[in-house]
Amino acid sequence: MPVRKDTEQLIYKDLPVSHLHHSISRSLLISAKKVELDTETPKNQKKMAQESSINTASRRTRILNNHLVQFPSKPTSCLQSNSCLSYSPPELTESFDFDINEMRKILDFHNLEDRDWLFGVIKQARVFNGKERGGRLFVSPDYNQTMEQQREMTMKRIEYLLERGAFDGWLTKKGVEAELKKLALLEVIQIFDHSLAVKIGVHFFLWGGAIQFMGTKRHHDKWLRDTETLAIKGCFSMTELGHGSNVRGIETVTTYDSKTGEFVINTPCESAQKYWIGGAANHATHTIVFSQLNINGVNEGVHALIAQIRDVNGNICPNICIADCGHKIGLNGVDNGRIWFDNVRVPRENLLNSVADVSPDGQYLSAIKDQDQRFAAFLAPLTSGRVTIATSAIYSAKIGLAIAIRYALSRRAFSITPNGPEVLLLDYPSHQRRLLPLLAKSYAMSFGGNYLKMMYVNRTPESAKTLHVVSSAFKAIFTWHNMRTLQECREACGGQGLKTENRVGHLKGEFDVQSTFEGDNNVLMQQVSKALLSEYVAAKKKNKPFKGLGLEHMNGPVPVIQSNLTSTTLRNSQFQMNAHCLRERDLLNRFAAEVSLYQSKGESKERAFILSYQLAEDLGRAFSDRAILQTFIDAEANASAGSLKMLEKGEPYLVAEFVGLLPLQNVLGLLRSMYALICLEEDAAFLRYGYLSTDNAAAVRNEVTKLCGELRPHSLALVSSLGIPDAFLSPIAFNWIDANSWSSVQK
Ligand SMILES: Cc1cc2nc3c(=O)[nH]c(=O)nc-3n(C[C@H](O)[C@H](O)[C@H](O)COP(=O)(O)OP(=O)(O)OC[C@H]3O[C@@H](n4cnc5c(N)ncnc54)[C@H](O)[C@@H]3O)c2cc1C
Repeated sequence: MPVRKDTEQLIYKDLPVSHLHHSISRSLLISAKKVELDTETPKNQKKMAQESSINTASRRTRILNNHLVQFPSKPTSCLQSNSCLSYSPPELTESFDFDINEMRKILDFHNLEDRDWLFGVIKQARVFNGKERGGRLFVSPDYNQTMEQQREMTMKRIEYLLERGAFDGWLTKKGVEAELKKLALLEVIQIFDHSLAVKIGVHFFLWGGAIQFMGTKRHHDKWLRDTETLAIKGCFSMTELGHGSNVRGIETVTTYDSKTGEFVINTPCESAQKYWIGGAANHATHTIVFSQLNINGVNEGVHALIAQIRDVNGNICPNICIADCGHKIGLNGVDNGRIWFDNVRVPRENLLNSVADVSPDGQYLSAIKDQDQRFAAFLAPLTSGRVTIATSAIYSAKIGLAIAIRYALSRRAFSITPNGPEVLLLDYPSHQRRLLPLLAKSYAMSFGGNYLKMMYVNRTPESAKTLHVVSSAFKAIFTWHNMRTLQECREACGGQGLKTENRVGHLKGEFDVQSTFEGDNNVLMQQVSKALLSEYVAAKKKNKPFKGLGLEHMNGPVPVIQSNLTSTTLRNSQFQMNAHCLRERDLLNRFAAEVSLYQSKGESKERAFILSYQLAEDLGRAFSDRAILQTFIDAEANASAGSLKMLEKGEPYLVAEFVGLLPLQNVLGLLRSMYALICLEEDAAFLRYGYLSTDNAAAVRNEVTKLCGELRPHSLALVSSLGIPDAFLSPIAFNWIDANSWSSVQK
């Protein structure tokens, strides 16, 4: 039976009445589905899916009326009469035509049990309700808390999770499994609260990651265990007031005193103060300091050292000044601070020396002679940051979409017939057009995120370049997508979207920072285009085929787009890939030509890049869209292969068709087409450079509208597959009338 069996049922127990309604509806759904499956042959179902959305609405109203008879009557209230609106759970009327548990597996991809365990741990902290340690810690955020209270709450939550073993092995266990588990648990934490995830991310991924990647055995032995147990609390001091994206320009200076065997760290001017350092304002005891390393009067470039900034009692160490960054538009559970170093002395061993070292007598030693390569090696810890930010952005978009779509499936506005029922928001084609392409994109980016994570955990020196480019591109594209999605979802929820308790609006403030931290999106996209260009130049120079970064498609013939695109062609994955490859290929050629033209006019290479920024931006997006589409096609193929394997193993009862469900590939195919076509529709480059004729562009637009109508019947199932337990959504996702009732005010 296609009902959701995950952590939901566990969490229902402690949900408010409005949520319980929802859980009851799920059991009713079973009988509702039985009736539907008995009376509707697959042929009929297909026909119904093709009905216009307004017809679908009236069909649903019919079903709704049938089932209202069976639905347990709502608590009566003196404020209610028969003519009043009543909440109807979307589960009563919406179809679950595919197996949502299987879909969730494809989306979440790894460590599902670990995820559910942590959802349960957080849920448990809610149940105790103040009676035990943990108390109301994980009750959804108290929005009236001051910044200081939010920070303390974040720290207590970390301690609570630590006690329950959530961080076991995060820094002391190695290998793919350990890394995937860590990534999965961080995603769960972020679904609950972004501040909590960022504070944990800074400690484990930035501070801990810097020690792991930039340090050597002496650092690992000394710091990793204490970091994992939070005996010490780390932060990561890279950004300065004067330099953020341009890390190479930082002004903090470190010199070496061979008489004492110590490094001396100094903030020479105000613009060199460390700025935005997560954890520095209140809790961090240690930091990684990035500074220019000046040895014997020679600047060896940016290096990183460990410095203690607070003692065990939380007092700020001598020669260190710390100030607060103050209240922010979001993320106030993270204590961002500023740090000044006044000739702070640290032992020579505190230099993170995987790339370069200084001997006791003060000689600079490095196997990497090239400063550029050395610098690149120093930025390695930021890769994990980009990976986690990219994937967490998609979970945030999923929360927004699950809430907005559930709301749109229970909220009605205006009737289109005299005395007729008001129309469900999601039955308005315009509402579908606002939300469903974003849902398809979120699915696509989930597959992209899974691909990125697998590349990250299986990284090798050979894959480092691709990892850098893909993580930069996906981090930028996913975080922009998240902000756009949240804004659309906020508006789609009308006034309710403004209520902080409904999460969507609040998430905007919490996640906004993602577009600029750990690599500003615009700067990252420039790096992507530069990397593509250098690949292009190298291949042309050597007269060799393209190899790497997915540019192999450039070796084949130029794809041709038919002059008259039919619906069948538009939904064909080969056509979709061809269109994406054509754009990327052409933009790369144009970008290379423009840079070269500027250079021929006497501009430097750097300035030629800067002047060609428009093509660089278009190219970065084209690369990302194409790479994401490829991961979608692969995920679809894996879903088919999974079904085939089951059949081969003689387990037809596990294959969707055999239990009256749609194979996942059918729904994935619709989503993939929506993703591919919306990318074509949204990028003016397709018309600007003539990859699509105006007629073909109109055909794309029509197809997007058709796809909206076809995805509409699956919308509840699609958001129920997103791996976000109901308890992590918000009141408007459920019985928003009860949640706002007079009796709820009195409680
Ligand atoms: C909440 C929060 C937490 C943070 N936590 C940490 C932390 O723990 N540790 C840490 O070290 N840092 C941290 N940061 C800093 C963060 O990484 C920087 O803000 C980020 O790197 C951007 O730097 P910036 O703010 O100086 O912006 P800038 O680099 O000054 O950029 C400003 C604008 O200029 C544009 N721009 C910059 N360069 C170019 C260019 N070459 N071409 C075109 N446009 C350009 C950018 O796109 C951007 O829009 C945090 C920041 C915030 C807000």
